[in-house]
Amino acid sequence: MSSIVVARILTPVAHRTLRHLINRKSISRFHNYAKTLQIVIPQSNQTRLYSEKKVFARDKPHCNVGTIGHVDHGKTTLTAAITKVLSDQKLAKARGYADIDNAPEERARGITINVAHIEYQTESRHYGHTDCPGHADYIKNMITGTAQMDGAILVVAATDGVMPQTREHILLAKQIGVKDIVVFINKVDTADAEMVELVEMEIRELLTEMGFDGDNIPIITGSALCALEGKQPEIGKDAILKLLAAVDAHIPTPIRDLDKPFLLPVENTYSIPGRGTVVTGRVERGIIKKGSECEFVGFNKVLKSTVTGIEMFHQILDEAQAGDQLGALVRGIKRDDIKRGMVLAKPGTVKCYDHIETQVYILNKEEGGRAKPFTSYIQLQMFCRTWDSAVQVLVPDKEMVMPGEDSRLILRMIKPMVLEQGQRFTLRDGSVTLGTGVVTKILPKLKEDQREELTEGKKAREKRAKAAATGQ
Ligand SMILES: Nc1nc2c(ncn2[C@@H]2O[C@H](COP(=O)(O)OP(=O)(O)OP(=O)(O)O)[C@@H](O)[C@H]2O)c(=O)[nH]1
Ligand SMILES: [Mg+2]
Repeated sequence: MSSIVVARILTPVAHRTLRHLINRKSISRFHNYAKTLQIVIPQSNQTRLYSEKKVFARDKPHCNVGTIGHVDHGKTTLTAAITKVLSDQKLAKARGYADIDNAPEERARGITINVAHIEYQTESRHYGHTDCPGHADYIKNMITGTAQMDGAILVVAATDGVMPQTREHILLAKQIGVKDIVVFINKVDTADAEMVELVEMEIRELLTEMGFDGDNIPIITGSALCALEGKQPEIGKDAILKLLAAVDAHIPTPIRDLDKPFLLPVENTYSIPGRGTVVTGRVERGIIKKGSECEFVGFNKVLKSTVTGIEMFHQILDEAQAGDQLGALVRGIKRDDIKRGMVLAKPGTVKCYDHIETQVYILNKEEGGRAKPFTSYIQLQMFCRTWDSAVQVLVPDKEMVMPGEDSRLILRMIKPMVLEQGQRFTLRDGSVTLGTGVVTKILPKLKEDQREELTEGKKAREKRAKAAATGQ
């Protein structure tokens, strides 16, 4: 009473799935002869055979968005409400508030992506959504989180209006290259119409001041809580649908760098028992195919490997493309060999550098930057892709750099990292964001004495300068 199904090569994913199916008695056994997989299914179960993981269907354009805005203005509630409203149309799986908010950053389920990323669809597009925490301490997460957005949903509570982090998040979004914003004025269930109108004016003004098209950016008013709780549809569900329509229309589907050699900045690494090492991150460019040879580059290391499996939103893929947030299973590499901050790239396409020329905008105090100017040899922290590293700054053209100024800076890195011309980064000094810049030129590798100077610090440098001055 059994029939034989012939499939293709037995991959580790298929192997695990088949074992699982044997345990469930959905199939009786399987064989792998000469790269051909035969599955024996009891007749009674033939209609029940299914793959444990659905194959990801790329039938709509994909777009990455996320919620930004001040603490407690309702970003997480709105995220939950969007999934609730769309789940009623079978376009999303409803995610509860606690499910989104308590998602531990480092929890791995199978080979999958960071669980803070949420998936949903509208009629026209497929979305990946990042819910950014509004608290000031999370600026670092905000920097990496927003970097993954093609457009942002700015949430402002009608009860509070524009607050410090509303400003800060818009500014950061602008600096890291998020061009399109749609605004949701939330909590209109507890604010009167006049107040909502004032808040709208305030937001348009602020967006214009920050260099966005404040007059034309769509602003939707509503209540995420009402939508989540299924109350007052005119400010609840209907407002969410209006917001999604605005997101569909106003945030363009990005043009991806599909033709370039693939590159994925590593966000997290996991060791999955029985499977191997999995790295997660967003594909920055190119197409990664299952079976592709790859290299991990960063921290002055290059490690060769092969991508043996790809997953996105708990579904398996044969290939992933720029913009996809995925988990990749890699062969022959231990978890401890790879670190967040390395990049997974096509062999021979990227290199580590320790000496670059950059153009940086230094924020002034009102923009959340530093109050005082700085001079050469200041040590700062550079944040780029998923890594950060200490750098020594040289100011080549002037004595000092004033807050609010644009300046050419030479950066010497403590650790050589993957860098490219045109790459954007952020400079921070302790807890203050100093500014954002772009790499304009790769400079020759640091010489031995320059490297010594970099690690020796200020005292040694002063001693050397003194010695040189006295001719000793
Ligand atoms: N009255 C009312 N309350 C709301 C609405 N949306 C959210 N809230 C409440 O506002 C509070 C904060 O909401 P969250 O969604 O956690 O806010 P958040 O922006 O994610 O906050 P952080 O992640 O801490 O920055 C919660 O108590 C929500 O229930 C709304 O439309 N109306
Ligand atoms: Mg939240």
